[in-house]
Amino acid sequence: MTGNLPAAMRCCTATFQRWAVLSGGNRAVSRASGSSLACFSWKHINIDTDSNQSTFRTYSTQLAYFGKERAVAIEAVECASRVCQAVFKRLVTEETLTKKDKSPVTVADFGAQAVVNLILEKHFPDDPVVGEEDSKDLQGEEGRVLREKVVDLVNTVTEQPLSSDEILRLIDRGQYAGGPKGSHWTLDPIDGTKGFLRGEQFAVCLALIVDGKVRVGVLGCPNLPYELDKPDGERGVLMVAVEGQGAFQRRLHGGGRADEVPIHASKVADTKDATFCESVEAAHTSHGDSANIAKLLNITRPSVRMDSQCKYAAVARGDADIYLRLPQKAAYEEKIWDHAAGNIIIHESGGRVTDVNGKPLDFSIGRTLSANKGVIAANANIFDTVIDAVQTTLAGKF
Ligand SMILES: Nc1ncnc2c1ncn2[C@@H]1O[C@H](COP(=O)(O)OS(=O)(=O)O)[C@@H](OP(=O)(O)O)[C@H]1O
Ligand SMILES: [Mg+2]
Ligand SMILES: [Mg+2]
Ligand SMILES: [Mg+2]
Repeated sequence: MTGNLPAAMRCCTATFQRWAVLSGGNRAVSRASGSSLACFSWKHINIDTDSNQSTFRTYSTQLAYFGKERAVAIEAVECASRVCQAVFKRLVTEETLTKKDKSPVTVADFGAQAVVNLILEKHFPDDPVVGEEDSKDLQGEEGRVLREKVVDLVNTVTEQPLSSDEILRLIDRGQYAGGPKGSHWTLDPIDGTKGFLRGEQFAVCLALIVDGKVRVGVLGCPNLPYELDKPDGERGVLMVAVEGQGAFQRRLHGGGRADEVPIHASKVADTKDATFCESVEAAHTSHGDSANIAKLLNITRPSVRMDSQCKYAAVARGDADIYLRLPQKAAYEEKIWDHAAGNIIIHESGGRVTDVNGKPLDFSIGRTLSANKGVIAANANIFDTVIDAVQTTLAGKF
């Protein structure tokens, strides 16, 4: 859970007033204070960083590794979550649902990507973004109706109105190719689009990748119950993890850093006591293969089907013990934005994640996880047993 960081880096104080030492080329070193962006004053200080991009430095015991990135990512995810929630309230109606009209989620997708990219650009102008969406469907006369809706939506949350060209440019900041060197963000403005439309689980997902590894991950889960055993109680969870610092949950739009509590994957040691979760959509995971794996593992509880990276959130806080994402088609390449934030949150909660062959997910290749097939996440106690059952069931198919 604490990764390979020096001990001094693991003992960050609970207060949020610390030095952020950033790796990755010419990233600046900044000082963050406060608990929401509105009360931050960023002071850029030139510190001679090593040319070796993966070198971390300790300046004091108040050091926070990726402190500014963490705060900005939370701010961006909260803001985008508000945009999505506003769209749901305003545009998702009985009528759109019965007509299977996907336009509300499309408006929210573009709006959320523009808002996150606006905030990232303000604080990290040199960081590229690998985002799911692009502005193609918003261009020209054909895209006019949708474009106007997106522009109206985005301008409800900006300080000053932005032009439609500016908003399209912000959306297209997500076109970066990714790769093994330097820093980039990856964004899924709404993961679980179908869950969003049903009023069920969806997530705003943002992660920072430096030198091919996920270092910071934030999941905004507006419809996730804050406590598992109170499904009809308070909803809205934000999960955050930074490499080597553990994983935390707090209320989405809640009390800030003071509200954070550490989360841990479950300790279930016998798979017969395990609960697993998987996609609702049969096209995204093989429900037949997962039923066979469950039999091999003596799992008798029904699977929990849930959209989006909320499945990672469920395993990270011990609501479920296993997440199975089993390829339906060998040709499908998982996208980095569908897994980056969830991946670090699982690792930092003490769980493990690999593909179906037990290989770590490789975020260094580009926009997709082209070296991997499927995803398996589980608590560390049962992980190897789960992978054995997956391998037996899939019999080398992938
Ligand atoms: N064939 C196939 N196999 C695997 N995954 C696929 C496939 N097709 C699409 N996708 C991606 O699945 C993302 C949603 O995954 P979920 O686990 O939330 O699925 S589901 O919503 O329960 O159906 C979904 O993300 P969003 O588009 O952000 O919702 C897609 O990127
Ligand atoms: Mg997605
Ligand atoms: Mg999406
Ligand atoms: Mg999509």
